[in-house]
Amino acid sequence: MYRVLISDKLGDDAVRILEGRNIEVTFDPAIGKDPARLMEVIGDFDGLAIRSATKVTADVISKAKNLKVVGRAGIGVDNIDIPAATASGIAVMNTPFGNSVTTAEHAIAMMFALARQIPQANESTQAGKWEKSRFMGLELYGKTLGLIGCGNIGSIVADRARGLRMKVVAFDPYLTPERAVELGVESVDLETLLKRADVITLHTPLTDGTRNILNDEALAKTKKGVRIVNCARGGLVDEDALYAALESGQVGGAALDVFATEPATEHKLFGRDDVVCTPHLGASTNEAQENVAIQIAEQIADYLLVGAVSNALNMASVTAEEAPRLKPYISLAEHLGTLAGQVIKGPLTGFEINLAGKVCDLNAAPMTAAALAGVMREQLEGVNLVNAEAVAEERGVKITQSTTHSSAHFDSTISLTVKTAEDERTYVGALFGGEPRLVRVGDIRLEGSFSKNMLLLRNNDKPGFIGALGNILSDAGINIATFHLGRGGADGTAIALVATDEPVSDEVVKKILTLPQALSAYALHF
Ligand SMILES: NC(=O)c1ccc[n+]([C@@H]2O[C@H](COP(=O)([O-])OP(=O)(O)OC[C@H]3O[C@@H](n4cnc5c(N)ncnc54)[C@H](O)[C@@H]3O)[C@@H](O)[C@H]2O)c1
Ligand SMILES: O=C(O)[C@H](O)COP(=O)(O)O
Repeated sequence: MYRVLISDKLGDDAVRILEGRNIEVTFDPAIGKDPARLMEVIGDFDGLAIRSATKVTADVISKAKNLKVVGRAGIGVDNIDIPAATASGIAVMNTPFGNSVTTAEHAIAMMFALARQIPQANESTQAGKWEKSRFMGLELYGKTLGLIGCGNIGSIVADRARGLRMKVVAFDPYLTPERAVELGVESVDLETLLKRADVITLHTPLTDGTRNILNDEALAKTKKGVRIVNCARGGLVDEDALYAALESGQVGGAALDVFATEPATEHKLFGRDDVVCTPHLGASTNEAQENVAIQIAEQIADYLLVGAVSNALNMASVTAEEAPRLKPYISLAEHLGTLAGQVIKGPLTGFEINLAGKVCDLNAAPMTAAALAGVMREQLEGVNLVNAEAVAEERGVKITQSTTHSSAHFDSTISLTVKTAEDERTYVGALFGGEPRLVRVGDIRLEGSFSKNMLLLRNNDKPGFIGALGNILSDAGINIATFHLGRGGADGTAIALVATDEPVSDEVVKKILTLPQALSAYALHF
């Protein structure tokens, strides 16, 4: 039974869905706030469901020996060390749309709060002061809103702002002209946005490219008195620079839902009349929390139970519908890779995978990843479907994928060619009754299933080899389970694929290689 830890406050639906799918759940939001405790317990879990409080650091991942998936019930994944997760073969998923409307609404609410000083006016009124002349606001109608980041949330903010009859200018390097027209926003560079915006709102992830995007220099280029709204991530706005700009009046006010360090319980920006703060509430509505809890629970369960992958940051998607159809082909690809990995000597330099026949209609990425993982696992520990391509790329392996829509003798085949500095080998496999079969080695056709212990032999196609091989195995107390032969190699060689009940030792392999017909012999395990 799989075990999932929910270490942040998540909607009850998450527990209901996971338990309903026969997954054992530990729901303890205190763990997310206690890194030492998280490190202590994480080794017991196959899945981890989090929000922003849990920090999934490289240290946590190093202790997560059974962890297969981290599911972020929300959007931002800057609290997860994705390279470390990938290196450990852990899938990382989020729910990219579940809280976007809610967060966009919070940004609009913060813009109004700032424009009309609602929190300050509320406090003063409830204190019995009736300070009507103190709170002179800013009308948003006709003003220019500058969006930094125009993805899911930015687009919704743009739509709502246009409803308020604001002009919207957006800076987003990935915003296409067509999309800008569709959204009714003017796509501009950052300088132009800073110069023209009356209100700036940020909606980008926190990355090396966006960190401190509003720094001293940028703030100096804004319209005097500009209002700034940040409902994306602390760290996008340099907080010291913002403080100085508020002091000087360059910035007229700031509404912040997020902070460089969270929880932010003390801050130099607190207690100011020109600053409105909320404690990272962007996604905090019942609707958004229900959405993200349901989505992440289903994604985690689908991944663990069916192999379906949705919204993963570090691997290709596989739908729940295609997962059962893909599974046997993934297994075939992995078997071919495992075979190739045990035969090649020296580091892998090139990897080619060809899908032929009906298998072409399926998602190729997981098969490529499985075959690559199979090959590299024989040389490197811990390579799996999640990290195989990253590991291969890191090592400069040239990966080539191709498809051929017809397959000569089979419904579908997967062909794998692996290259090293010295060697190039091709193995072709097909499914038979849903089980992987090896159907070609180089240019020699055969038909053999994979089993735990095997021998792959190449020999000159001359009499006496099979008998002598049988004698060597029998002398070593090894029982032959199945024996598949292929012949007709251009060089007059033949192939034998032998399944044995016992593993074949190096010593026995050496003896086989003393036979005059023997050209190569590999003891394989699957
Ligand atoms: N306050 C909250 O509770 C809350 C809730 C949800 C999301 N968020 C934050 O909001 C962010 C945005 O969410 P989203 O769903 O819109 O993400 P998204 O990926 O749909 O959009 C992000 C946009 O930022 C753009 N971008 C990337 N680098 C940029 C750069 N250097 N300059 C300008 N634009 C750049 C991207 O092209 C993309 O269009 C998330 O990353 C998350 O950190 C916060
Ligand atoms: O990125 C997100 O989805 C938001 O920052 C929400 O974070 P939370 O789930 O901790 O509220």
